Amino acid sequence: MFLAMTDEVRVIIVKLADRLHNMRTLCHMPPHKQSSIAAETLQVFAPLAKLLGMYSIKSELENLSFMYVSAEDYEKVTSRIANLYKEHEKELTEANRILVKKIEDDQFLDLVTVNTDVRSVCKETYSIYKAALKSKGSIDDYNQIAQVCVVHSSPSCIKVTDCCKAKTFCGGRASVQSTTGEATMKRICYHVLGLVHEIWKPIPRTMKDYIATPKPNGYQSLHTTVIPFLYESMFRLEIQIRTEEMDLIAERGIAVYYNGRALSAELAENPIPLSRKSRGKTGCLNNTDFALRYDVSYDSFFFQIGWLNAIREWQEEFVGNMSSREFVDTITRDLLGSRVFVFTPKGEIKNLPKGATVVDYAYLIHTEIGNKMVAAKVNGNLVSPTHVLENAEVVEILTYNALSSKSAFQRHKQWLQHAKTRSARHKIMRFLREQAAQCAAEITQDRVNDFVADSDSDVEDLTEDSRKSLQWWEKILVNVKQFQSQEKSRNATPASQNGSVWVPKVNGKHNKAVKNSSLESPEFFSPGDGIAKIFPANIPAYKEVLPGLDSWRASKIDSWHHLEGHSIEWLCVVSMARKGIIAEVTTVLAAEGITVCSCVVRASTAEIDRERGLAVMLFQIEANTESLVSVCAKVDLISGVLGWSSGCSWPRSADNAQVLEC
Ligand SMILES: Nc1nc2c(ncn2[C@@H]2O[C@H](COP(=O)(O)OP(=O)(O)O)[C@@H](OP(=O)(O)OP(=O)(O)O)[C@H]2O)c(=O)[nH]1
Repeated sequence: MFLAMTDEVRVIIVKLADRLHNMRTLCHMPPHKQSSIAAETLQVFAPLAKLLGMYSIKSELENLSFMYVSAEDYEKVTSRIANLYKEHEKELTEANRILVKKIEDDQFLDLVTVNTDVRSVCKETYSIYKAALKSKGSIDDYNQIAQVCVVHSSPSCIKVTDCCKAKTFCGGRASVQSTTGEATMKRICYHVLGLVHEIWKPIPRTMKDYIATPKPNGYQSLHTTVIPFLYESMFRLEIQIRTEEMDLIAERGIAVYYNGRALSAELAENPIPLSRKSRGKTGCLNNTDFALRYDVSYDSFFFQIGWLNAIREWQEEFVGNMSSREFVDTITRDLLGSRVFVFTPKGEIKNLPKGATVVDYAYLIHTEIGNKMVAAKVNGNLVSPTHVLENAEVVEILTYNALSSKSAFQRHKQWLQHAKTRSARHKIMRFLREQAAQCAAEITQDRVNDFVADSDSDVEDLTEDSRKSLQWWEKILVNVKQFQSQEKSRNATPASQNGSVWVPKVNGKHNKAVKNSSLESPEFFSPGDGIAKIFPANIPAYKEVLPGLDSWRASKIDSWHHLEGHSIEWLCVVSMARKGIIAEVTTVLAAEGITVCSCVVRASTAEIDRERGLAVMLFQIEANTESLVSVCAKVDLISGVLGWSSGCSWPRSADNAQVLEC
């Protein structure tokens, strides 16, 4: 059913109608069937109707299912509602009268000649039961059962049914007319809200504006909750204000857009081209085509398309990889469970299952965004990728193209446990598998140790420590030389002596600069500016946003040489410029027992990189190989760190004034 509905939404409307009929006649089934069908209805069909905005069907399905699934609770709730209604009937009628009078007396409403219908309704049985469960109190303590719905219509405004027809057949012209009407009608809603608040004070934080921010199912309305007779009783009243058009959508949801007869007649005349995913079926309606072709500009329709596309994407990615059970679980939990709504930086609304983190969000936006994510901002502040999303947060994902596979692997391995949606976890798992394969060719700690163990260089004039690090770096250099000459002679994929393919990497990344620079080039070993580049940190984006990084680093190292007069080990970390990041990096260094002798920080802020703001931390350190390797792996995992490089340099006074960088 889920797969079919991405090609044709009307499948689901028919299915829901069919289920509603089954539920209405469920009393004819044996008791064991009654409870299993009712449970399935509560788990799948009612949430689906809610998702599609078909609230009248959703409420009836829920109430009927509730009756079969939990007859005792159903009895309790209905009798509590009856008692409360008796108790508060007079207050409800009086509140209704006061509101109607206020609306009738209002000059502005009189001027715009709107018809206003004020109706009191009782909240749905199952909704009250859920609310009581959520508040963890007993149903006997629950007393918010009444809603007042203020719906206004303008005789001059095109009604929604006409409007849909007009849009279906006439396209743009009708749409322009209705949009003008819609804007005025929306303003009237806000005006009525003002009137309500003039009479009664709203309870703080109960005001909701689903007109400015419609629900994903297209629901639009203004909500406020008040206590009309505060000094006499604590009777709470929820007031909903909307236009007639919004009211129709509130009741029927997506079904409003599917005028069966109109559509099939239109389809027969002008068959819509099949969608890419329709797999050879004929007569399928592609939702996007529909929206574009008929200029259906309703926000809700696009919302619906959003999640239909999500199912479609899952279908493409996961059918075949997931068992049917997993697929159904994914849909029922990720799609039909409680949701949070967040904004993209461009103001688009995205909705995710409650409890979702920024990792889930990144993968929802696009798989590549998730794979390249290095940090995230919520409401403009950098947050940890484990941040759990809250309603109305603005979420921005910061990506970085030049992450090493090793670094990406480590980050995503950590993030896996913070991805709450099955779809994000699935994508991360796949990414990890790819990265693990690529990581296999990187310089590992063992390789570095091998170089040290095999070292036979003899440097007399250096201290013991300096000699060790010099040996270490020289070994890497020798290895690179070998690689370079092998590459030269072969001009093909390099191989190590034992025949296995080995491509040196910088920060776990294949380094184009190694390929392009020649070891014999004159500047390579000449002291020059005191720099001999072996592995330039070839991360182009640094160069774009942090121009002169190399010379800045060289000059800092040079100044340390002036002070110290001996070889220097350094670690350079490039990161997003965020509060607290230096503390986090130095904590990691301290935890590994690495001594920081000096530290300089350079931040690129507004003038260089208005969007992101980068920081570079250069540490003069004292570290042994093991702890340096370990610290680099940990630094990689710090939120906002984009990469690191480390090296050893010895002063100009030594014959070969050099910096070796890895
Ligand atoms: N037609 C329609 N009405 C909506 C929709 N969302 C909310 N409502 C109405 O608004 C009421 C309050 O919803 P909210 O203001 O979002 O408050 P909440 O956080 O308590 O859910 C709902 O009552 P409730 O008792 O919470 O109902 P329910 O959400 O349990 O069904 C329901 O009557 C929607 O998408 N379509």
